[in-house]
This record gives sequence, C-alpha cells and structure tokens, in this order.
Amino acid sequence: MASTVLQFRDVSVVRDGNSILDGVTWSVDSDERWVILGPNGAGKTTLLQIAAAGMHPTKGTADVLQESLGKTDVFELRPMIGFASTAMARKIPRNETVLDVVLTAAYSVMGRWNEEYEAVDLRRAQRVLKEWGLEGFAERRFGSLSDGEQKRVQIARSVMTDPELLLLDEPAASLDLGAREELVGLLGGYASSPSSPAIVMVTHHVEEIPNGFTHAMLLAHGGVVAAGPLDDALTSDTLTETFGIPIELSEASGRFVARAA
Ligand SMILES: Nc1ncnc2c1ncn2[C@@H]1O[C@H](COP(=O)(O)OP(=O)(O)OP(=O)(O)O)[C@@H](O)[C@H]1O
Repeated sequence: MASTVLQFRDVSVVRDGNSILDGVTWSVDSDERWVILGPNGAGKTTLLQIAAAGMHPTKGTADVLQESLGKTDVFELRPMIGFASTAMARKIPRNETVLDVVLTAAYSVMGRWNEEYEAVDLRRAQRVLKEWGLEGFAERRFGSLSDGEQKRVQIARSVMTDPELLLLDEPAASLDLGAREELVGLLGGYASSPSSPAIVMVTHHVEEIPNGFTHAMLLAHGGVVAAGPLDDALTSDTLTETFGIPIELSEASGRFVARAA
C-alpha cells in the first residue's frame, strides 16, 4: 500500500528578505513520480532542498518520510533519500573509479579511503551499474566519462542505497539529443517499476519527462500554479500561465512537446 513520503503544509522560504517559496502545500505518495517545472528562479531547487531534508521552511511544516523537519535528526533521514544534482556531482573526485563513486554511497561518503566493502554492497553496485547502462565502465575514472555517462553514474549512486525517495535536479541538463533520449528511456523504465521509490524530478523541458511519470507541479514566483496528476496539471493553459507566454503542449505515446503558440 502507498504511504506518504512528502507532506508540505503552507511551506514558505524567505532569504535576505526575498520570498522564494510562498505557501506551498504538497503531498507525494510512495507510488507517485513527480516532475517539477517552472521558469528560472521559480523556487524548484529550493523545494527539492527541503524534500532532501537539506533546508527547513521559514514558515509552515514539511514532513519528509513521515518525519517533521525541525523535530527529527536529519542525519538519520538523509541516507534514505537519493539525490542527484549538478552541485553534488561537482563533489565527486574526478579520478575516482565509477565503481567507487557508486559503492561509496553505501557508506555515505564521497571518495574512497580505506573502507572495507562488503560483498553484498559490491554485488549491488554492479547490479545498479548494469541497470543504468554502465556495464564495462566500472574501472573507468569518473572524470573521463562523457556528460551523459556522468549523469547516469550520479543517478546510479543515488539509487545505490535503495532510497525511499529519489530526487533528481535537472538530470538531463547539458546532454545531447542521443544522451538525453538514452537517459529519459532509462528513467522511464525505472519510474515504471512498482519496486522503485517515489521520484521527484526538476526539469526545464517537458520533452524530458519520462514515461511512467504520474504527477506534475508547475511553480512560478515561489507559488504553485498547478499540481496533481499529469493530465490535469500539465496543459497548454497551465504552461502558459507558468511561463507567461502562450504555449502549446502536445503529447504522443506518453512523451510531451511544448512550443510557443
Ligand atoms: N541563499 C539564498 N539567498 C537569497 N536568494 C536565494 C538564495 N537561494 C536562492 N535564492 C533565490 O531564490 C530564487 C529561487 O531559487 P531556486 O534555485 O530555488 O530556483 P529554481 O527554480 O531552481 O531556478 P533555476 O531554474 O534557475 O535553477 C532565485 O531567485 C534565487 O536567486
């Protein structure tokens, strides 16, 4: 049975006097896969940081994996959350092998020192690498990989610990068309599996929404324009309101295309 993994009630974030999120009420269940869309500066990454237990709301309450932020030990919560973002990727040592980048997630560290890894972790890392199309890359240095390969390694690392919530901040940013389609295909397979965790993915492009995603939230100026099942929340009208220009949305075989109307 599905359980609630995120419950935001009237969440606001104020930084340096600026309102970054404004009264966001949102709930995510374990069997849901959400995409978050919105213009630059809308507050998408800030929303994800709260979901990652990396930041508290200024106002309102946020429950993450049924623990209330501010009343729980976030260091116990964070290992249950997979998070892949460019900011985290920058912390990965370039000379680390792909296998170690993924394996070290099991020990909540970045960069291998002298940990003795268990055989069970090694087997899991090898399985995860295979799932994300990285067979044969285990001994390669992270820094020697293409952008597309590096993105897949980041996601493989973030699912290594079998998280209950997976957060992806622009996973397809900067990828060429082939690499994007490969990643969107892999994410679609993962999102469609009933054994996968709840997923929240931030993206700038509706073309990057994989099959298997179920819900969307559209954010503008820190506020929710639309949120709910994909077909209701993601429409030409809601995109037009969110981005402030007339937009036409079309869909074919579960994939989306948007352009100025
Ligand atoms: N620590 C901070 N202090 C002041 N302003 C901040 C801080 N962090 C973020 N902001 C501002 O909050 C707004 C929302 O930022 P956020 O990164 O959440 O937006 P975003 O929707 O992810 O944007 P983008 O699509 O450009 O990545 C931006 O205007 C940003 O400049």
